[in-house]
Amino acid sequence: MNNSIIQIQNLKFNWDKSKVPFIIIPELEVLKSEHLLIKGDSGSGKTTFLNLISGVLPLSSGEIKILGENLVDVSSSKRDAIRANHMGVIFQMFNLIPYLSVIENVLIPIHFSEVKKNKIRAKGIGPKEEAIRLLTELGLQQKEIHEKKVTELSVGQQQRVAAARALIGSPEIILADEPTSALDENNSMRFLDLLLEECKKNNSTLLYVSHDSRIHQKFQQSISIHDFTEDMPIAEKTKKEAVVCS
Ligand SMILES: Nc1ncnc2c1ncn2[C@@H]1O[C@H](COP(=O)(O)OP(=O)(O)OP(=O)(O)O)[C@@H](O)[C@H]1O
Repeated sequence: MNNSIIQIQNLKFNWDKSKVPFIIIPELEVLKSEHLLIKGDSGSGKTTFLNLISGVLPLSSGEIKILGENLVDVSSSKRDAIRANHMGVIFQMFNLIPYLSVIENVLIPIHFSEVKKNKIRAKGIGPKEEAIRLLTELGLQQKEIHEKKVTELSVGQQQRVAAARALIGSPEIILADEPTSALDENNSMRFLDLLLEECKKNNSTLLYVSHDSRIHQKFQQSISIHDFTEDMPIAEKTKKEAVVCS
């Protein structure tokens, strides 16, 4: 059985196509259940890279295959469907809907994906039950919290809601963009451990952006996305290609 979830070949990207690409990934394969750490300085292109993987941004050069489907060959609506059915995203600023309750926020992806809805049905439970199960696993078990507006929660609680929303419907891929940047060290570590545990239970592949090099040992693979400066000689630029280490 092919365990490949993400395959990248010759990926190069710059917003301005006439300029030297700032993301260069010659080759990268991420397998089912694998956890990939994405490092790099601020502004180096980590969020841009996740947006290419999720199909929010179209590729200008190279290819990205998600579950065998080449994003270059498919329409933008098909890319949206791949994202809705097979991915869960935790954004840097969480992107929760402020006027909705905690449960309603967690259930949002279910409204956009029959695939996710069916995966929950296959467990013999309903979406709300699954949302409560996930919130409980992530440490938000108090019933009164579930009905609160997300704006009434602490940052750490909001982050757990964002994680539950990404995990609902057991997507094959979880993309997490520096989800702990607003948390202290202890809470960041606790959150990462909870997320890794949930991904393991679902056999989800995790792509996790972080500045924190101390968490390196928790991941099977890591890539560094480097910042390229305009005046750097070309030889330096090729040396600084994204480094893939196992
Ligand atoms: N929509 C856009 N149009 C043009 N340039 C953009 C756009 N979004 C980001 N950029 C530029 O692309 C580069 C990479 O940005 P990106 O947000 O991917 O970096 P990052 O590594 O995620 O940074 P941080 O760690 O600070 O979140 C930056 O130079 C940024 O200014």
